[in-house]
Amino acid sequence: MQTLLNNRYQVIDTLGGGGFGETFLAEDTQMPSRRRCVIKQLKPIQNNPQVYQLVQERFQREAAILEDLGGATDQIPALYAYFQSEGQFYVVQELIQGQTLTAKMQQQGRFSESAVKEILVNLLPVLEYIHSKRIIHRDIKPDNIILRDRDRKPVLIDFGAVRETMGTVFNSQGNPTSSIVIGTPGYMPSEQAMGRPVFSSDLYSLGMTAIYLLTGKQPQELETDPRTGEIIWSHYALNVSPTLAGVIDKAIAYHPRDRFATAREMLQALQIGANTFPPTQPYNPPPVASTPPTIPVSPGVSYQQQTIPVSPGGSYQPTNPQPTHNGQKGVLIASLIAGGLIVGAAIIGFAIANNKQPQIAQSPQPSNESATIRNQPQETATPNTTIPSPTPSVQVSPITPTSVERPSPEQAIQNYFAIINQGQFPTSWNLLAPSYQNNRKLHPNGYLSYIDWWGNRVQSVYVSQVNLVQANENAATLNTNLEYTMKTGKTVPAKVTFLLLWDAENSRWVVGDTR
Ligand SMILES: Nc1ncnc2c1ncn2[C@@H]1O[C@H](COP(=O)(O)OP(=O)(O)OP(=O)(O)O)[C@@H](O)[C@H]1O
Repeated sequence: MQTLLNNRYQVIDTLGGGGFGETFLAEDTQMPSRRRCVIKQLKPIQNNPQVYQLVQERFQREAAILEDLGGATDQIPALYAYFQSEGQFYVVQELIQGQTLTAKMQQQGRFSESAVKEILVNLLPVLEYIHSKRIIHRDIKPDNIILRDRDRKPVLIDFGAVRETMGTVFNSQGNPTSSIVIGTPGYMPSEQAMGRPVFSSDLYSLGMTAIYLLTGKQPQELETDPRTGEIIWSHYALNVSPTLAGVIDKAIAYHPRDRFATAREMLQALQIGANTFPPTQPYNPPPVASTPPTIPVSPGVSYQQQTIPVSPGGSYQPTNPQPTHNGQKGVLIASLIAGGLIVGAAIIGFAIANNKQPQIAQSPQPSNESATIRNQPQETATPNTTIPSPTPSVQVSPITPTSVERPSPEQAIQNYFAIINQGQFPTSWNLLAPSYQNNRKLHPNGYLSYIDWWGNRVQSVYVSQVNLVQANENAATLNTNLEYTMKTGKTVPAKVTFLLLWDAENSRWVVGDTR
């Protein structure tokens, strides 16, 4: 390859490429040793002269951060230079000689408990340091950790911050209006997918990375308890000590408040032992026979975990959240992709749960995520309007109520998708309100359209987030984040708002509408 970048860096090879540009292996022709380096090319998504200046300023600030970080610890590549050329931005970094954890796994198979512990113990101080600088890495995963040849130390590459700058959309006044979320599905927690990463989002990603190392399973291959959202993994790693399993479980807790508050806390828990911290979930290897229905979230094939922009998000500095218009405009790349699918996919019905959920909540359950959602336009029909009486023509639901208590609307959503994932399409179809079944836009051929989507196109669907927006005794509105795994192997995120109607006759929630 003959390319000479910035009149100085001789490109030797292309190492990879993602949505924001390519990564090259290059030689520095202006160093006596012709030192080898890695050059990351970054392309802003809004490529017009008005925003160029703004992106440029942010790029310079981000480069300064990378310089700072890389200079403080040798477990982050040193920044050698940064430059702009032909409207694109480049950072020149230290080449780390070694193997990514993904490559190592492919070569040697699963890691031992002690090897995983060593990686965690060596990485957590690095995370503690970057968090002390108020920076969240946001893309910790096996591909972004290199085990350095010279000392076997893990090195953290590929900070999400700079890529987020490239994914920021500015309005005509030059204010950032939204930004693509950086992260990798499966490795990033739900609050990050909603554009609200916190420091413990990195701990979650590190926990998921540890699970991959111990089990050899990518997150999408693991099952989730639909009642608790808990990821079920430890039966794939039976020799793991309760201490390490407990630390990991706490790191990957669904809600940030249940995780370790800091990297240091997690490190201490690892070093001292499980008894010194209150585990979020007591560590119990999951029972095999009596587990609740689980949602298969993967077709079980191996595929690359790619960093993808999944939704608009805020600043990478948690103290400086972005304006909350992020669901409304901007790049919304994934949302647009998903939007096309929603038309086909918004065919949703709900089963009553055989569960002990409390009475339906009378008011929204606020959370960081739902705060974001509340800033989005509320187009949902007022639940007090006339509600069609949902009496499905055929009763085939195998899930019959055994309790007089109502299932929560959130639980009903999870259960519905569990049924879909089990391939019980007649059942799920009969959990739609008749008016919704008869929606010819969504189901031009009725049930045939329904099974064409769920049976022929979608492999599985994973509910990563359910937020109750409003509810009364007749209806509930919920915002959900879904992730479709298509038969093609692609994963596609989508945000869907549901109107559930209470079917008093059959004591269950059914779907009245989706958007
Ligand atoms: N500083 C570095 N030293 C050594 N190898 C690196 C360095 N930075 C990146 N690489 C390697 O270069 C390859 C491409 O990196 P890149 O970050 O572009 O990954 P990608 O998977 O192509 O993109 P993305 O992570 O953005 O989806 C990866 O194999 C990565 O391990």
